[in-house]
Amino acid sequence: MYKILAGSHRTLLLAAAACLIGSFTVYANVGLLAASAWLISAAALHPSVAELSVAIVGVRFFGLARAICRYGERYTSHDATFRLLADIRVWLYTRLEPLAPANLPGVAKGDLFSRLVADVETLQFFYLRAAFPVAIAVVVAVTTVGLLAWLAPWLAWPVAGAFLLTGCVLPIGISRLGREAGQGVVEARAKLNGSLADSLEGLTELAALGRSERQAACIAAANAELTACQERANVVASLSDALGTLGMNLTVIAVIILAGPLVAAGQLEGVYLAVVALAVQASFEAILPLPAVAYYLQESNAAFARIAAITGQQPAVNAAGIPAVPSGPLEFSVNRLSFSYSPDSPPVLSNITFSLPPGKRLAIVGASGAGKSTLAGLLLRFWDYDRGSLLLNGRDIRGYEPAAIRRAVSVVSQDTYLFNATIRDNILIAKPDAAPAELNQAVAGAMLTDFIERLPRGLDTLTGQNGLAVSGGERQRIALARALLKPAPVWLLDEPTAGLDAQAEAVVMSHILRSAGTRSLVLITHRLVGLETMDEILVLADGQIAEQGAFADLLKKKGLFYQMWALQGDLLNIS
Ligand SMILES: Nc1ncnc2c1ncn2[C@@H]1O[C@H](COP(=O)(O)OP(=O)(O)OP(=O)(O)O)[C@@H](O)[C@H]1O
Repeated sequence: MYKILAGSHRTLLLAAAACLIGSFTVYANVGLLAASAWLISAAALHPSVAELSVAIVGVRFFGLARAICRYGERYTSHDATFRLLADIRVWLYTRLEPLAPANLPGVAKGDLFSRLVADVETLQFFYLRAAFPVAIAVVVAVTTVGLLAWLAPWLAWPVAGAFLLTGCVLPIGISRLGREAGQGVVEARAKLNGSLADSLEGLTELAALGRSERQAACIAAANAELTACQERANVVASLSDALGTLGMNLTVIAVIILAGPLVAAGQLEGVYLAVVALAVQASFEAILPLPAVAYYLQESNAAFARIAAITGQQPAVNAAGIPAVPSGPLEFSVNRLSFSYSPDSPPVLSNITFSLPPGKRLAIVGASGAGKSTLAGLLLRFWDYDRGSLLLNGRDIRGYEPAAIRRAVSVVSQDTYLFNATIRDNILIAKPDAAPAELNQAVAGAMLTDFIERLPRGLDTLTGQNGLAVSGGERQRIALARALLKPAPVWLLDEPTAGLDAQAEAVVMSHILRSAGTRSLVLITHRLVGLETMDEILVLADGQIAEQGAFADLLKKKGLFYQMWALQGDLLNIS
């Protein structure tokens, strides 16, 4: 994390350039005020215009140089910062990916967005309002005091003391005062973002349940909390500004008081009194941002801690392993497999044994909560099993990189996500270079052809955020088309016909079975439709295999599967 915060060589070079140009900006200000002070003081003595011309040129030069340097400093410092933020966002996403889905259920989606967007954004204060100002202040303070020690030693120590007081002691005080405010702003902002994201996601449910007003009140409360924190933070920021300016003005007064006797004694020319006072005042331009640095450090620290809390997590599965599964047919062998989601919870699966050689069609059925999707998650290495064995082509599945396994398996999950893109793009995610004929075949296989032909924009119709612009059944069929398109030797379909009417379900199922060809198929389903053609059916109950066998054998047994089948038949007849 610290490495990514430091940035690449290019951003470090940009940052160094920003600090250098920032220091030149302050020097240009010192030069401008010193030359102006000399010009005004000297002009009061009515010298010839020729005597003033050098100072006039100096004023012009420093005025222009200051404007150009300020622009350059702002440009390079923001460029370096935004490049760093972009790197941090990409890095954060790559750290998040291996955590899904096992590590993320405990983190609300809105909170995750807040960490990815608002917290990363807050880190810009670390660079723009803390790191760069401190670096510029150090460069300017050291060179100014060094120059004074050479030119006017009587001034060096008082100015160094003033710099230390305003640039170090005051920020420490402000940091104590602003600690809670900085953290409070970050936390309150995350809370507000979380409840806004939650409300937007659940807009329909809130309206249907008549809870919109209550949710609006929650958002208003989170907003009020953020405003209160920001007000406290503003008080601290204003106080730090005021005290910084006070420190600067007191230093200028002290310089005039110290220089007065020197002028009276003839050791310092009168015209230089204003020059010295204004030059010291101008050099404070580098010191004045320092009191606020402490506050911004606290805010960015809080954001940093929230990001580190996520990125510091160990993925549930070790991502190391062979980066590719063998091309060609795959075989899963599961033997006495047991798994629980956490060490202190009871096993969700116990003693599961089955095999999935190439081309086998396996159905997994069972009541809700029996452990069907968990078993699918273990085959995809979302989690690692506890006991027993799970082999892929004879090798422990834990020896493969999780991404390699997922590339080899085509999945329809229960909670399919559709991106806010066209139907075409949502399907082509599975195989971006698919030929139009392949795409049409997948569309037909998922029984989407009629639906798409009725749409004025056909495949180019937008599905909306998470498929909100299509029905639940259509969304599931788009997901199925996506899975059918993916060139993978294993199909793992978790409720692929959810949301379809009985007739459509029968057609889609028969197409799936036909087009599976030589691929292995794992079909997880509640609806016992089309199971006659499956090679084996696992009937799960409370995480264990209650029955296992072919459709006809299970019916003959008149056990749990027969009861489920009979009950479903009765229900279908009634309906
Ligand atoms: N991420 C998780 N953390 C802890 N427990 C979980 C998690 N996911 C599922 N469970 C629990 O594991 C058990 C099995 O869940 P699973 O989703 O595998 O059942 P299922 O048979 O697929 O159910 P359904 O048919 O309703 O989808 C349930 O008791 C569930 O509450």
